[in-house]
Amino acid sequence: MADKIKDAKIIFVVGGPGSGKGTQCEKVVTKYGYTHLSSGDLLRAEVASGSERGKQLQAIMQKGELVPLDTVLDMIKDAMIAKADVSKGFLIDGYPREVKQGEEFEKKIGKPCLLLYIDAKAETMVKRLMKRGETSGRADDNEETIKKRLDLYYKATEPVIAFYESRGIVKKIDSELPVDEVFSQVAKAIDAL
Ligand SMILES: Nc1ncnc2c1ncn2[C@@H]1O[C@H](COP(=O)(O)OP(=O)(O)O)[C@@H](O)[C@H]1O
Ligand SMILES: Nc1ncnc2c1ncn2[C@H]1C[C@H](O)[C@@H](COP(=O)(O)OP(=O)(O)O)O1
Ligand SMILES: [Mg+2]
Repeated sequence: MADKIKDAKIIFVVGGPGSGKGTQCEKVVTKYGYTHLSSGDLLRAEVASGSERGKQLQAIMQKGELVPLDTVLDMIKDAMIAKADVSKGFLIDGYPREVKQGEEFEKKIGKPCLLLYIDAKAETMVKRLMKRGETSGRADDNEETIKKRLDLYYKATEPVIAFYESRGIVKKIDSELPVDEVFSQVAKAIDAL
């Protein structure tokens, strides 16, 4: 399977909750035709299916915690295989959330050529998530869970950025700006590949 996708570009999209990962990925899909795989969306689809596994995942996500690594990696891998023949690039959004996830991904799937680090201030992320929570229906877009997700982001996910910085593939994107201005930075990074 790793063979099948070996020619496709793999881009990790990393940033705090509410930093704008999903928003930017949608725009990349429109402009570049890449395949967008959000670990959170894949997990929410499993929850929506009503399966026993979905129920367990829902309980974890509602608390703002990370689901087990194998579960999320298997889901991403299956989704990549399903698109392998038609995809020239993959946006892996919301993964890796800890260094170990990155290491396992590389063992089982392949190496990323770029990490887009979507950077916004904590205050900005909270504000955006509270606003998103008015309409998202997401069980984790509430004040208490947002705080836990932010804490976990700084503790577990920020080290991911340092890990890939040493490899020289990190592009830091200033996500405090309006969506289109954020996207011009993203597009520049992708055009340089
Ligand atoms: N550059 C931006 N400026 C203002 N609001 C933004 C910007 N990027 C995203 N948002 C808003 O912030 C919220 C979170 O964005 P989203 O893309 O869902 O983030 P993530 O996937 O990183 O959690 C959404 O409601 C989105 O519309
Ligand atoms: N790579 C991953 N490993 C473990 N849990 C994950 C995960 N990606 C998502 N989750 C779980 C825990 C998250 O708090 C929840 C929502 O994730 P998300 O939709 O990516 O959030 P956001 O886009 O707001 O950053 O799903
Ligand atoms: Mg998202």
